[in-house]
Amino acid sequence: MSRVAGVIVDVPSRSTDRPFSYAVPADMRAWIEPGSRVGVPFAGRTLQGFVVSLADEPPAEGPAKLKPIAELLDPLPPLLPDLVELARWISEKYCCTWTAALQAMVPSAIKGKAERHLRLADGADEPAAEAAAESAAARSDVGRPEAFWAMPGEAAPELPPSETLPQELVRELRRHGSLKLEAARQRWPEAGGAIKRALAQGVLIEETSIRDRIGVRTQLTVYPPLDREAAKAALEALPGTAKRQKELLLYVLALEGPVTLQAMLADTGASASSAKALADKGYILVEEAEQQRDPYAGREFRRSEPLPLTDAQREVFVRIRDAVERTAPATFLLQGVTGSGKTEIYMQSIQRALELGREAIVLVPEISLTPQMVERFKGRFGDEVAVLHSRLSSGERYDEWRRIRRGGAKVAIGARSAVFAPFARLGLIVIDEEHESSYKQEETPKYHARDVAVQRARQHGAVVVLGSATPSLETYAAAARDGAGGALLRLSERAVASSLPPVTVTDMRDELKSGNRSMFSRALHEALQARLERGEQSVLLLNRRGYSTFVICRSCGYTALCPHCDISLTYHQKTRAMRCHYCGHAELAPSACPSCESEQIRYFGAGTQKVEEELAKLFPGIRVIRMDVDTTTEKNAHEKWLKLFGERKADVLLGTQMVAKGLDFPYVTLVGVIAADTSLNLPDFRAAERTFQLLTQVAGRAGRHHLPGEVIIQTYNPEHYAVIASQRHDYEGFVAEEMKHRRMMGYPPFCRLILVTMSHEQLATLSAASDRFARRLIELAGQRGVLQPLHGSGARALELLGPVASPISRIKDRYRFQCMVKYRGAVPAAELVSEAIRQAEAEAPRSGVLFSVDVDPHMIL
Ligand SMILES: Nc1ncnc2c1ncn2[C@@H]1O[C@H](COP(=O)(O)OP(=O)(O)OP(=O)(O)O)[C@@H](O)[C@H]1O
Ligand SMILES: [Zn+2]
Ligand SMILES: [Zn+2]
Repeated sequence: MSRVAGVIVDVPSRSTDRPFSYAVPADMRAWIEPGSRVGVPFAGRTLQGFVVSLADEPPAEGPAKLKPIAELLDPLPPLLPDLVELARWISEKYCCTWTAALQAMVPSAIKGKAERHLRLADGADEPAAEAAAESAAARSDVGRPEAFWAMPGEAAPELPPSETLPQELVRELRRHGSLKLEAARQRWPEAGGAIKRALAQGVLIEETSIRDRIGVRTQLTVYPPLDREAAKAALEALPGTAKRQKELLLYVLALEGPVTLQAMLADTGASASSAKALADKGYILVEEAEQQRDPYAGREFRRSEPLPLTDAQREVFVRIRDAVERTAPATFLLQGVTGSGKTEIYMQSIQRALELGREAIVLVPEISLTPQMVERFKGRFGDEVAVLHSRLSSGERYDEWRRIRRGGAKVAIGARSAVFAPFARLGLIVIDEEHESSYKQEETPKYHARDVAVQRARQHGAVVVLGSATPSLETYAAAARDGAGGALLRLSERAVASSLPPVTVTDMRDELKSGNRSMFSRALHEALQARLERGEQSVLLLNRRGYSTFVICRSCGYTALCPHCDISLTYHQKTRAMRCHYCGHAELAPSACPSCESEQIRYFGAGTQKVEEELAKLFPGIRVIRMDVDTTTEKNAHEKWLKLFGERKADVLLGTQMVAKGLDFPYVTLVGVIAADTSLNLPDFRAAERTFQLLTQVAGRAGRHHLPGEVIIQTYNPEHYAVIASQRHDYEGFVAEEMKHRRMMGYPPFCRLILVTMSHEQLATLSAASDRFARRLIELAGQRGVLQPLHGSGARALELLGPVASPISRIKDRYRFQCMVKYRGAVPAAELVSEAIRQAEAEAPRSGVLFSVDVDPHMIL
C-alpha cells in the first residue's frame, strides 16, 4: 500500500500549482486513492487538497522526511481517478491551475472542511448483519452475507470474503448509531477497502456533520415490519375496539419500503402516539434517516415508451448505437432541423448504453430554461435520472450528485458542469444545442463543456453526440474534416410535421414609410389576429442580445457609468436602482440629469413590457405570458409559465432569448420576431452566427406537429445574409457565406484564439508587464519557429495582436490590457502562453499584475 501521496493543495496560484508530497499515515493507507480529499499542513496552516498520485517511495529530490497528511475528509473519494486526470488536462488546455479545475468538479457543498460519520444503512437486516459478520469472522470462507447486503428492492451485491466488514465495527455501529469516520479508520485500519465498497453500495452511509457547508438532511422514517408474521399475528390478536391500531398495522404491512412518519400519519389519519405504540411493540421501526433532497419530489412525470423511429431517425440511431456498442471513443455531430426528433434519438441511444451497463450524461443549455427536456427524460428513465442545475439549492445539488457517485442514478442531465458527473463507466455524452454559448464557462477555469466532453469520452471509450439544428462553425468544420464526413449525421426532415414553416421577412423601414409607427408590421398584426380567431398560439421573440437597460439623457446624451469600471450601469425596474454588472456598485436612478439637469432622462427598459402593453392595446382581452429576467427570478418560474402555456391558458408567449429554445407545443402555429437586428451589429465576430442561430431556433417552434406553422421576422436589414439564410432554412448557405468572412478576417475556425488579459491599479505597471509578456511570447514562438503571419503559407503560424487597452478598459478600479494570440496548425499555443506568463512574472515578482487567460474565448469584449 502506498506510503506517499502527491497532493494538489487548494491555493489558487500558479507558483504552487504542482503536487506536493506527503506521507500517508499507516491508518489511512487503505483509504486513500487518487481523488481523495484531504487536509494537509501547508505553510503553517491546514489546507484542503486532492490526492492526485500515489507512490511507494518519496521522490528522490524531495526532503528526507515528509509531513504526514493530517486528515482524510471523505471516506468515499469525491473524485474518481479519471476526473483527476481530466483536471490536469483542463489545466494544460485552458492555462489554469490544476486546483481550479479540480474545484470546478465538486459540488459547492463539499468545498469546506468536514467532519464525517459512518452509519449502517437503514433497512439493512440488522440482527442478520451481525450474524453475518460473526460467521464471517468464524469461517473465513463465508462468501455472501446475503441478508446483510440485501437492500430493499435490490439484489444482494457479491462481496469477496476478504471484504466483509469487521464484526466489531458492525456491532459498534448498531450500539452507537454512528461512529466518527476518523475513529473507525484508526481502529480498523485494514478495513478501508471493505468500508469503501459498503459505502459505494449504500450499505454503509456516511454522514456529514455541521462543519460542512451543507449537511445531509434527516427525517423520522417508518420502516415496514421486519417480522411480517409477528405483525400479522398481532393484527389478528388486536381487540375489535383498537380500530386505529388495526388500520395502521394494515397500512405498514402493505408498505414496500420506508415512508416518512409524516407521510404515514397523513395517509392514515393516525396520531403520533398510536405510531409510537406500534414501534414500542416492535412491529415497526421509526428512526431518523437520511433524506434525499429530491428537487422533483411529488412530481408526476408521464411515462413514455420509445417511439417507432422514422427511417431517417433510424439511420442516425443505428450509427450512434453501433458506436456505443463498440465502446471506443467517437464523436458525432447530429445536424437535424428543428423538430426532426433528435431528442428521441438521444433517448434511445442512452437506453442502449444503459442496457450495456454504462451511464450517460445529457448536457442542455441553462437547464432551468428547458424544463421540457427534463420532463421528457424523467418520463423515459424515471428515477435513474439525476438533475443538476443552478436553480437547485446547493443541498439538492449535493444530494443529486451523491446519488450519481453511489450509483443510484445512471443518467445525469444538467447544464455545463454536469459534464463532470462522477460516473465510473460512461457510455454516452449528449450535448443538445451544442452551439449554445452557455457551454463555455466565463470564469476560471474557462473551459468549454464540448471539448471537455470529448476528452472525457476518450478516457471512457464513450461516444459524444453533439446535436443542433445550427451547429457552431467550429464544430461543423471539425466534423466535415473528420474522415470523409463520417462524423456528420443529418436529419433534414421533421419527424411529425410535413415541413418546416414558411418564413416571411418584413422590412420595418417600409412599414414606417407607409405610416405604420407600431412595433408590429401589418403582416404580423394580421397573423396574430388570425391565431386569436382560430384559438391557436403564438410565440413572440424580442431579441435583446447586446441591448441593455441603461439610462440616457435625451438632452445631452449623458449615460450613467460605473465609477469603478468603464461600463454603463444597468437599470433595474423593480428596485429603481442602477447596478454595475461587473463590481456590483449600485445607486438610485436620478430623476434629473446629473450633467445638464434636464428632466429628459430616460430608462430604456427590458422592452418586453412595452410589447406587452402594445399587445393589450391592439388586441383587447389577449392573454399574454411574458418571460424575461423580471418574471423569471422566482424558483421554477420558467416551468410554471411554460406549463400554463402548454395548457393553452395563454394566447401569446412573449419573451427574450429564453422562449427560443427547445419548446415543443403543438398549438403554436405562429412565431414572430419583433426585431431581428439587435444582435447583428455587435463588435463580435460571432454576431452573424448568433443571429442566424437564434432566428432559426425560434422559427423552429412553429408548426411542429399537425397544424401548419408560419414565421414572421421583422428587421431593418432584410438583405443581410444571416436573415436571408434563416428565411430559407438554409444552414449550408449561411455557413458558406460566413466561412468566407471568417477566412478573410482571420477568425475561427480558420485559426484559434487565446485572449490574455492583464490588470493592475496602475497604468504604468500594467503597461510594463504587458510589454514583458508580449516580448516573452514572441521570443518563445520565434524559438519554436511558429512566429509567422496567419495568411502566410506555413503549416503552422502564430500572430500576436496587442498589447492594447481592453474594450472594457477598467473593472473594479483595475486597468485592463489585452493581447490576442491567433494561431493555426499544430502550435502548442497554450503552453507558450503559460510559459510566457511564468517568465514575465519571474522577471518582476510581486508586481501585483493579474494575468487571466481565455482559450477559445467567446466573449471578446
Ligand atoms: N419517431 C417519431 N414518431 C412520432 N413522433 C416523433 C418521433 N420522433 C420525434 N417525434 C416527435 O416530434 C416532435 C419533435 O421532436 P424533438 O423535439 O425531439 O425534435 P428536436 O430535433 O429535438 O427539435 P429541436 O431541435 O427543435 O428542439 C416531438 O413532439 C417528438 O415527440
Ligand atoms: Zn443631460
Ligand atoms: Zn463597476
